[in-house]
Amino acid sequence: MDSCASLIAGPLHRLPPLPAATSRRRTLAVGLVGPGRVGSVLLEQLRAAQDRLARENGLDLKLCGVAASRRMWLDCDDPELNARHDSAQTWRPADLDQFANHVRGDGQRHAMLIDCSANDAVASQYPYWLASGLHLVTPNKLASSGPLSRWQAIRAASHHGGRFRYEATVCAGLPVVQTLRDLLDTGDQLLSVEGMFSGTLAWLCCHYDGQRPFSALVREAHALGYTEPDPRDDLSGTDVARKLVILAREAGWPLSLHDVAVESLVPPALAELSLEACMSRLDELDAPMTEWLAAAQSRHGVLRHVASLDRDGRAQVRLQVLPLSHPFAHTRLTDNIVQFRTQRYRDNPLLVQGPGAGPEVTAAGVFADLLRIAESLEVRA
Ligand SMILES: NC(=O)C1=CN([C@@H]2O[C@H](COP(=O)(O)OP(=O)(O)OC[C@H]3O[C@@H](n4cnc5c(N)ncnc54)[C@H](O)[C@@H]3O)[C@@H](O)[C@H]2O)C=CC1
Ligand SMILES: N[C@@H](CC=O)C(=O)O
Repeated sequence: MDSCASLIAGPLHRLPPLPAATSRRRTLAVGLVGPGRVGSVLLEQLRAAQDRLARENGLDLKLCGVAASRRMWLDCDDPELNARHDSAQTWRPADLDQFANHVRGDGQRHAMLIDCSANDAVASQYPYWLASGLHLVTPNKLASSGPLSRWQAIRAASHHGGRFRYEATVCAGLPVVQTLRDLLDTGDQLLSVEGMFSGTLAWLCCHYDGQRPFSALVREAHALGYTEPDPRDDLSGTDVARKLVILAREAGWPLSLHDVAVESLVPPALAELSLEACMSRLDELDAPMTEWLAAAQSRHGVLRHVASLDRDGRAQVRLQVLPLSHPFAHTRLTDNIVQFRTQRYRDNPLLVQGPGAGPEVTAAGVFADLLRIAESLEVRA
């Protein structure tokens, strides 16, 4: 008894890692597009893990380039190149074709691009990148929820060329796309999905109690890295509609954005402005949101941003007043909830819940996708 107690009393010591099998050593060249909030944290996570992955997983990550919207840095982690420039990282005007070619190298090595932008022109490159054998991971929702024909071209290219993963496009680091994939691949059938898919709106609904204006909270959510680069994508429901489209397509349903009924929180006067002008007039959100809050308080309920999708193609996104007894009423901070109803989980749905926005959790979701692809790569000399 005593010896058991002493065994469990202190902090657990980590088991020694198994040495990486030398026969499993792989090198993966990586180029990052979009070093913004998620992209920069991802670079930090990759750099912090580089030695451990080489030692314990036999994976040599070669971070060989970063492309922003106007500039790109090539070989920024290549000591030889950096040495020629007094350790300064060199940059040149951004050119995505050049960047992709640089990361691909001679085509003999495994190479991956990570798109952490929110840019449609970058998403348009996916079919070509994949067809050329580059692997691709991304939290950018524009490819998977954009024009169906482009999505089909991306899927086709990924069947014959590089591998493509996009887990972080839905609920950031939560295992949502993979969970659905596993259900479908094991023969289950999706009936419907319901939940809260916006980390930003979850956070806003939890914090908005009338003490501070809604617009001030939106600014804070933006500064915390929860919102899209343009917060109107969150407030209009478009970002959540994209996530529904991604899940629907994963299930083989040909949904597009225009099929989703969305109730926007963005007043028409703000919708047409430049991002800068909109941010300076955010207080125009306050009056309508005061009314929403009063409605929730008068019904002793809470505000929640809820979305649903079913196999008949009905898809909707809207703010609602929910009673305190509702399962979605007691979420915290940026919590997302995804409730899958399937043939197997018909009476009691399968739930995925947890933080659904923020650079750290999103970057970790992208990183996990990178590792899944890396695990599946064959060893190359
Ligand atoms: N912030 C979050 O919690 C989550 C974000 N995402 C997605 O992650 C992506 C990145 O989000 P954030 O880092 O928050 O945005 P951000 O605005 O901070 O970063 C985007 C970066 O992409 C760069 N960029 C824009 N156009 C480019 C181009 N043509 N070529 C190269 N770079 C370009 C921008 O300069 C910026 O550095 C977005 O697609 C977003 O939807 C997904 C899940 C959660
Ligand atoms: N802006 C998004 C980020 C994740 O997709 C959200 O708030 O959910």
